[in-house]
Amino acid sequence: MASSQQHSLSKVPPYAEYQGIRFPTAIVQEESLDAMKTFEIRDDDVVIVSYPKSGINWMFEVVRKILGGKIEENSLPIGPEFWPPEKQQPSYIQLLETPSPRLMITHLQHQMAPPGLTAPVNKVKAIVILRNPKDVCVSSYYFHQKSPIHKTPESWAVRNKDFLAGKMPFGDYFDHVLGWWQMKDDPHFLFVKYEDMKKNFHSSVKTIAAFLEKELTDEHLALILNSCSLESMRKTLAESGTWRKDVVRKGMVGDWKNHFSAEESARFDQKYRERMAGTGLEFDFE
Ligand SMILES: Nc1ncnc2c1ncn2[C@@H]1O[C@H](COP(=O)(O)OS(=O)(=O)O)[C@@H](OP(=O)(O)O)[C@H]1O
Repeated sequence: MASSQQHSLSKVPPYAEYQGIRFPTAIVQEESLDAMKTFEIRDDDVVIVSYPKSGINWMFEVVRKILGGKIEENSLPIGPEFWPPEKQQPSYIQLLETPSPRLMITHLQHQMAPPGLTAPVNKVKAIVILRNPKDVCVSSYYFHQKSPIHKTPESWAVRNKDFLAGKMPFGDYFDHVLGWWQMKDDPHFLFVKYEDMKKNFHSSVKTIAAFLEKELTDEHLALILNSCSLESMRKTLAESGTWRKDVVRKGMVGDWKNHFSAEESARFDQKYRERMAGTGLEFDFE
C-alpha cells in the first residue's frame, strides 16, 4: 500500500493491501494503519467494532443516545483508521485531540487494532456487533454499487465468490469475526448480534446500557427505541448529506434468501461449518 497525502476519490485505485488485507484507499491510508500500533486507547473510551455491513451505524446511534450529553451532541462514527477525503487530517489525529470520553468505531481486524483495545489489562468498553455472513454479503453487494469508495461488484455471482474467498475490503469475514471472538470472555467486551437486536430491540438496548453502566428511564429507553428504529434511521441518515445516506437499506434478517442460489448457499454453509466449528458462535439466518 502506498502512502498518500492526496487522496481525492477520483484519483486512487479502490483497494490496496496492507499486511495481506484489502483496504479502501479513499478512506484508509497506510499512515493511519501504521499509527494504530501506538494509538492510545483511553480507559474511558467506548469502541464499537464490526465487520463492514454488520450494523455498526445502528449500534453507533444506540450507544450515542444511551451515553447522551456531549457524546450524543458531537459524535460522528469516526474510526481511528480512517482518513475521509474531505478532511485535512487523518481521524486518529482528530481523535488524539478529542477530549474524553470518546466514542469511536472500527472495522479493523483484531490483530491490527490499537494494542490498548485488546490488551489483558484494558479498561475500555468495547462492543462488537456481529451479523450472519449471508446477509452481510448481500448488504455489501448493494452498498458497494452506491458507495464511491468501493468498487462496484461485477455481478452478484462474483460478489458471492469474492466474499467467500475473503477478497473484501477490511479482509475476510471469518478472520475478522473469529479474531474478535477471542475476546469473548473479556469483561470489557460485549458481543451483540444484529439478529438479536432485530428480534428484541428493547432487551438489547437494556443489555447495552447495563454494559455501559448507564441507567435508563422508561422515557429515555422509549426515545432510543423510537429514534433508532429502522424507519427513523432511514430518514435521519438519508438527510445527513454524508456517505451514511445509503447505509439503511432493507434492514432485515434473511434477505440472503432472495439472492443466494441453492449452490451458493451450500458453499457458504460448508465454509461456515469449516471456519466456525467448535467456536460456539452461531447465528440466526432466518
Ligand atoms: N435501525 C436499523 N435497524 C435495522 N437495520 C439497520 C438499521 N440501521 C442500519 N441497518 C442496516 O445495517 C446495514 C448496514 O450496516 P453498517 O452500518 O455496518 O454499514 S457500514 O459498514 O458502516 O457501511 C444495512 O443492512 P442491509 O439493509 O441488509 O443492507 C442497514 O439497512
